[in-house]
Amino acid sequence: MNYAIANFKMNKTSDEVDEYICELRQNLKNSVKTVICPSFVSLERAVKASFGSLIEIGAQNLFFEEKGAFTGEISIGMLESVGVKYAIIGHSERRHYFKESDDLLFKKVKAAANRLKVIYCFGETEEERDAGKSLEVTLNQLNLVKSFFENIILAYEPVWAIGTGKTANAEGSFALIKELESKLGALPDCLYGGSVNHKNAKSFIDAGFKGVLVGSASLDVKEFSKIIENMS
Ligand SMILES: O=C(CO)COP(=O)(O)O
Repeated sequence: MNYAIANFKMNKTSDEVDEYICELRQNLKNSVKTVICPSFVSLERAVKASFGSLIEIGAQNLFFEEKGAFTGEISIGMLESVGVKYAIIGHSERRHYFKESDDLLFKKVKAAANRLKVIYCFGETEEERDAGKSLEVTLNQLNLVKSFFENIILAYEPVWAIGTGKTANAEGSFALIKELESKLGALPDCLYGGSVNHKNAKSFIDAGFKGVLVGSASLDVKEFSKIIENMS
């Protein structure tokens, strides 16, 4: 089944997330797995608001330790305790703004892979693409988590396409996934992310991606509903 995953990033209050989920519940498709990833403070209410619907709730981040002196961090157990089922790990904004290293990402994926459905993000920057390094960079990013392939899903998010309106070419992007597969063997389900909207979502499914990870266009419930509609 294809996925439509909304990454709200640092947007929406808990009231706004509640309202959003109430409206989205009316517009779901059985054939599309729908996951909403609001901020940490909205997770518990989001789980309640989605109860009895096909919507599942994901976190945008987590920490690998179970408890202890890690001020400001959130553990997997805490996420499980409020009914969270998914977690995004390795988003380029975490890698870039918060300097998340390969070592840290490995620890996070290792800790979470058996407990939550991990959405592991990877993708090259514009500079890396222009230097012809897309394959090398993404291969390294995937090699890091290869031992967890059975328990995770992937999201290819070329960094230059995130929040820029510059969507990557669907066929070209999937050709990269095929190249990665020829090096690594079968890959887990792979989604596409980066300036997805209701007009281009279907092209990524048609190219072979198993769904979309949507930022800005997911913030408007009508637009996200159209994305789901157009994918199915
Ligand atoms: O980062 C993204 C999803 O995780 C994509 O963001 P945009 O859809 O805003 O480009």
